[in-house]
Amino acid sequence: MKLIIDDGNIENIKEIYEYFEVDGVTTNPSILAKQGKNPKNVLKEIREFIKDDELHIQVLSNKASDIEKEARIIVKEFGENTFIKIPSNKEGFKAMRNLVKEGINVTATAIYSPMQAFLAMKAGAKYVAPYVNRIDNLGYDGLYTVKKIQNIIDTNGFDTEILAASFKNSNQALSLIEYGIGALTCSADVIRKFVDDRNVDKAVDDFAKDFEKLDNIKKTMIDYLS
Ligand SMILES: O=P(O)(O)OC[C@H]1O[C@](O)(CO)[C@@H](O)[C@@H]1O
Repeated sequence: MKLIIDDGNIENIKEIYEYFEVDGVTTNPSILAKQGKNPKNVLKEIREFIKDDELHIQVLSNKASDIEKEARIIVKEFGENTFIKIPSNKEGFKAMRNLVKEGINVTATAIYSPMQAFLAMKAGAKYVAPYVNRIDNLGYDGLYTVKKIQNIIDTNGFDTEILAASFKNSNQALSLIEYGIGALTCSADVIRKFVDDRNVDKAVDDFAKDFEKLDNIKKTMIDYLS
């Protein structure tokens, strides 16, 4: 199962890469706009840092032919392991089908229902990205929706994987990790909260204090073993 960073801030991305085993970066227009810089430079910096890992970039056009043009230019600029995020609506499905035929990696995004995901799978998308928290906010069940999509993949033998998105807490993520899907994308903030260091630090501190009672000069096992 892949873990992807849903962020456009290079410092956040560097920090998460330093400490955790992650598989790439997703962005969307809102994330890029938040950086307040030319999106090309933001994405270039991310691509240079993550090397050949997955980078997901969303198109802004609405018509299929324009989406296709935009997608080709994005792939040319940011390389092969770039996934073109395309909204899962009628124009989007049309563009997906054509781009997949050209060998372009497609991530079908803005998924709120299993039927959208099914149509994206039929169009050949590599990933479908259901919005867990946004579905919850509508009064539906985001986790149930993702599980239903995974069942569609399994029972029909589609090659598409789920890239579950829009998480606000660890519990939402954990349910899907336990269920087993293709990938999760979470902001640096949500990933940081996967582990609450304060409890761990307290436990580690207590061990060190107990050990010091043995001899307050010798601090680590190296002092005893060398
Ligand atoms: O509800 P949010 O946190 O804006 O999430 C929407 C999500 O969809 C995506 O666009 C799908 O990849 C992510 O970049 C983003 O996390």
